[in-house]
Amino acid sequence: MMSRKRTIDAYFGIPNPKKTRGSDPQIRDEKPECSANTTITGSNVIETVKTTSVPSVPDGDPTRHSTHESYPFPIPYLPRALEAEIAGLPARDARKTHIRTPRWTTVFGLDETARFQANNPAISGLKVDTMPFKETSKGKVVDARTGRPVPVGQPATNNTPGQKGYKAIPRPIPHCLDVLRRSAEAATGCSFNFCLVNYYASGADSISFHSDDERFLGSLPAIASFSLGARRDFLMKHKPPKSKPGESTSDTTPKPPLKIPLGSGDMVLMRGQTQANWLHSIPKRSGKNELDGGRINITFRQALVKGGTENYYQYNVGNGPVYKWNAAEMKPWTQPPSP
Ligand SMILES: O=C(O)CCC(=O)C(=O)O
Ligand SMILES: [Fe+2]
Repeated sequence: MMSRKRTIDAYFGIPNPKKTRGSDPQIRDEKPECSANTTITGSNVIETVKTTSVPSVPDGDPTRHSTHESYPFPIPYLPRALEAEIAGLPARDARKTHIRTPRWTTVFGLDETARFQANNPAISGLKVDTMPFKETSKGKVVDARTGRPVPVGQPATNNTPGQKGYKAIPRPIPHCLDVLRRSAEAATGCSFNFCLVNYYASGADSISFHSDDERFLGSLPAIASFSLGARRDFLMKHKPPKSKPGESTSDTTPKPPLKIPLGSGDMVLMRGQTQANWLHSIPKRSGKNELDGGRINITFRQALVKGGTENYYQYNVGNGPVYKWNAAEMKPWTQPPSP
């Protein structure tokens, strides 16, 4: 059994009654009028602004300059019920597959070529608890252009000519995350159709240096990344410059990574050339910080083609066992039978 300090509940549970407004930027019991259908605007920001400008790179090439922004987002004002729903998302345990960078992952959404059938009572307004996790969404995914049904959950060889389907079983973004998606779109002016969720149960969980530069996101992807729970460092370092044939790169001393501590409610927007030129990571925390508690990371992205949907479901859901947060720890979870 995990100690209370290690759990998400320690962050989303009863706040310390001694704290008063203004004394702590993360007080969670004070919410303005805000319901699931309210558009959350940036006016309720209570965290301090942290804008980090990315310095020019050593070679001075302006095309290698990239943009990311880190600024507060009013997650602290998300209704508590929605936080609980987000914390209760079924997730795949990525520990077994990413031993060096363990964390829990899950994903929702569909690329631009298709959409979930509108006004389908079976999928609209789904609560996370009734969300089909592995069950097929057959008949519920349609081509974005023609509106014709797109097959899901079957090998590509079974597709009829001219009707390219999915091996994956895409799932609509649950309501609680869709509220956040829409407010992220309003705040950034970007469009998002995918939501990836990472859960770092403690400081021992991490994600290693990588860039989200998959071709299915297009050449200049925008990624809005939200933090809930424990404060963790977000590190960014420049990709090594590509050397031209016969040229040595040994004289370029790597700079230390940029460190952006992300607290609960912060949003980082990465865009422009960021994925092309920079790597990012959440390193493990050691010593006393290892037990700082759980952190949920939610990223919104826009996948342009079917390959994005296949890739995201394969790597973030896969076919392994499914776990769900239950009071104090992740427990194996099975899909409730359909009514
Ligand atoms: O947890 C984070 O802040 C980063 C997650 C991330 O980089 C990813 O999911 O690609
Ligand atoms: Fe990433």
